[in-house]
Parts: sequence; structure tokens; C-alpha cells
Amino acid sequence: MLQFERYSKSYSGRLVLKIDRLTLEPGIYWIKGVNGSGKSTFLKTIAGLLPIEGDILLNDTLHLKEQPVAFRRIVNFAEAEPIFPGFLTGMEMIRLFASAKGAPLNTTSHYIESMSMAHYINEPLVTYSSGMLKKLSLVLAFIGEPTLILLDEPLITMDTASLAILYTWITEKHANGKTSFLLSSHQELSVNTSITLKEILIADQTLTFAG
Ligand SMILES: Nc1ncnc2c1ncn2[C@@H]1O[C@H](COP(=O)(O)OP(=O)(O)OP(=O)(O)O)[C@@H](O)[C@H]1O
Repeated sequence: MLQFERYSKSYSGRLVLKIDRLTLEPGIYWIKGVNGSGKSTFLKTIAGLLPIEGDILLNDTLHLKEQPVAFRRIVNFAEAEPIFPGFLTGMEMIRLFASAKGAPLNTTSHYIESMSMAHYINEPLVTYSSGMLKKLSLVLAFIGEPTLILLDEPLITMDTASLAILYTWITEKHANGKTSFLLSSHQELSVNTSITLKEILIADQTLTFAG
């Protein structure tokens, strides 16, 4: 599903991540590591938001560097602490993402309703709490038919009921859409027990399979 070739990421010459060669098969991956180990950096580079050395391939064919638009169309990303323009409404963001991902707008109503967001989705984002913004960022990450969804710290600021719904979305999207997930979290993830969670530990600039 995802291949790394001579991949490395540095900030101002300081190496943060290095992967000579790695293939991730389809699945749900839990990315672990202490603060500052590189989890967010790893996800942002796969989302195409930060430049890298080397290359990342999706489904054996799409190269992040050579086909960035096609690549990013099927890789969705929700940031740990999302920042959106305060003057837009939640619904305007959803319309924008649905258009960019080529998804019919009516496929998004399931997400809005199941997270109980309908009563504020047409309000400007400046009025949203951090949990409301987090839910919106998660809805945006589930729009379309992505091959891969990257969720950075998806559990933070979410109430217990919303977490249960998020786990349902992950389970459904993985089962129905064959979508793979990379989830970074300091907290225990409790996805459906029928799903094998593959653990990856980031430490000393290196990824190792754990668990
Ligand atoms: N924009 C940046 N410029 C320079 N260094 C950065 C930048 N962003 C991150 N770093 C550094 O890269 C390393 C990895 O940071 P990253 O945010 O990816 O870690 P993380 O594992 O997500 O941390 P946390 O668990 O605290 O969220 C850290 O040493 C950090 O200081």
C-alpha cells in the first residue's frame, strides 16, 4: 500500500526520520513514540505537507513527488490541532473538501449527523470549541474514497461518546472502503477487536514494528 524509498526528513540539516526501504501493507497502524520522536512529522510528510528526501509510493504506482495532486487526492489527513479560517462555516469547509476530493456532498451528511454536528455546522468556525474543530477535521479526513487516512492524535479533545463514533467510522471505512489508517496517539486505541492493530514505534529517527 505505502512504500518508502531512501526516505529522510531533516529540519535545517537536523535529521528527524530516516527509512532506507519500507513497505506498509494495507491495515490500521498505530504510530507510537515519545514527544518529539517524529510522529507528526512522519504523517505530514506522507500527506505531502513537508518536503522530504527520497520518495513515497502509493499502491505501487503513485509517486508523491511525481504525481503530487493524484497522490494527495487519495491520502486524507487530520492534524493534531487543526487550524481553520474563522470566517468560514463548517459546511463551507466540507463543501470545499468534497469538491477537492471529488465526493458527492450527500455522502458527508452521515458524518455530520452521527457526530451531532448539524446544529452548529453552518456557524462560523471562530465560534467553535477545540472539540468541535477536532470533530470537523475528522469529518474532513473521512470525505471521499481515500486509500489512506492519516489521523494525528485523533483522541485529544474528543468526548467519550464522540470517540466511540470515531472508532465506528474507522471500522466501517476500513471494512467497506478498504481504507488504511495511520493513527498517532499517546493514548490506548480501542478499535473493534476484530481488527488487528499494527504498532509502529518511532525512536532514534527510525521506525520499528512493535507489539
Ligand atoms: N518546523 C520545525 N522546525 C524545526 N524542527 C521541528 C519542526 N517541527 C518539528 N521539529 C522537530 O522535529 C522533531 C519531531 O517533531 P514532531 O512534532 O514530529 O514530534 P512528535 O512525535 O509528533 O511529538 P509530540 O508527541 O510531542 O506531538 C522534534 O525534535 C521537533 O523539535
